[in-house]
Amino acid sequence: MSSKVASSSNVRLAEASYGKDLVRILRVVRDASDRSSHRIVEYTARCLLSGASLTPSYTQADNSPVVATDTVKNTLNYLAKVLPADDVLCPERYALNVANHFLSTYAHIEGVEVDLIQHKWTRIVLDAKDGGAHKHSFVRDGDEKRTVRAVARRVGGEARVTELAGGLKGLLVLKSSGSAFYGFHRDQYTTLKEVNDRIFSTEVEAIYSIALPNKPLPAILAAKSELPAFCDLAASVKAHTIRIFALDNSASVQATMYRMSEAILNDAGNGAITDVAYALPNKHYIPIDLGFKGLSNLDEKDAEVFLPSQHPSGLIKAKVVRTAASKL
Ligand SMILES: O=c1[nH]c(=O)c2[nH]c(=O)[nH]c2[nH]1
Repeated sequence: MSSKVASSSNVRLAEASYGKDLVRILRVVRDASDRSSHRIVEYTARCLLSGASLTPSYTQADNSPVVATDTVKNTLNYLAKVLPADDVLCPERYALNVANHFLSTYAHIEGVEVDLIQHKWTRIVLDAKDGGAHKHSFVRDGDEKRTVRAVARRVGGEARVTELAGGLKGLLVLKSSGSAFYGFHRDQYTTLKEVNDRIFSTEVEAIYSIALPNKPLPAILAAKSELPAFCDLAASVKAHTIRIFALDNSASVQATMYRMSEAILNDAGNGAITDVAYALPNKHYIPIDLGFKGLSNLDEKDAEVFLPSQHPSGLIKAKVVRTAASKL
């Protein structure tokens, strides 16, 4: 098919990928021995495809190689239905299976990027007199989300995972003491006062790279017992993040985030994590001037009423890796 828009020969396609975004999926897994006993997982998924054979769809309006984005969406739903429970309930495993499906089904697809956001559902636990853990009732007990990014490419005829990262986002934390910020650079533009005791609040975003066995993707998925315990890694990253946030006598967001990363990478159970990157907004809480009533609220020792002033916020980012000598 020829395009109605004239094409010019002095440009070329430099990069391209396409697929479906914001695909919403809830999977219910019914226990084989008790069909009323459920586990659930909810994802928002993005799946993008790429490959040199798709170039004519951009440059010559030739749709023949295009696996429709609607087909991509159908496939995400289909795999959520037919994959074994442990491959759907675990976002890393679901993402790797999705990537493997596209590379093994379509010879002309060379790259697959899968990004998942897992929404929080926690089983409702009732009083013992009401039966304790409920079989199929869940609560959204927090805004935090687990994230996964898996990228796989055909390399030398084999499907290889080129990137696998787990993550955590939307975890809101606040400490009302145990955080200072002083000794910073001062010049003619500086108005910030040094402070020994301030509120520290942030919405944690953490992303960590996960090492996989050095094998083609189908072989990785076939040897399930060799896969890292992805859920344990996610739980450990969250636990270290919260623990260091609470315990660290924070000199700055920078120093605290480094200690969080250190704790994660030094944990012997986290050998599969090769790096950790945090992006932490510093959500400022500003003491309010109550001098109009003769009340002291501005000095850090007296400050009790604060304005949650989240715009603008600081934004501190860092990525931490193990030194070569310290590989676990
Ligand atoms: O922990 C902090 N790091 C900074 O770099 C910074 N800058 C600032 O104004 N307040 C803070 N707090």
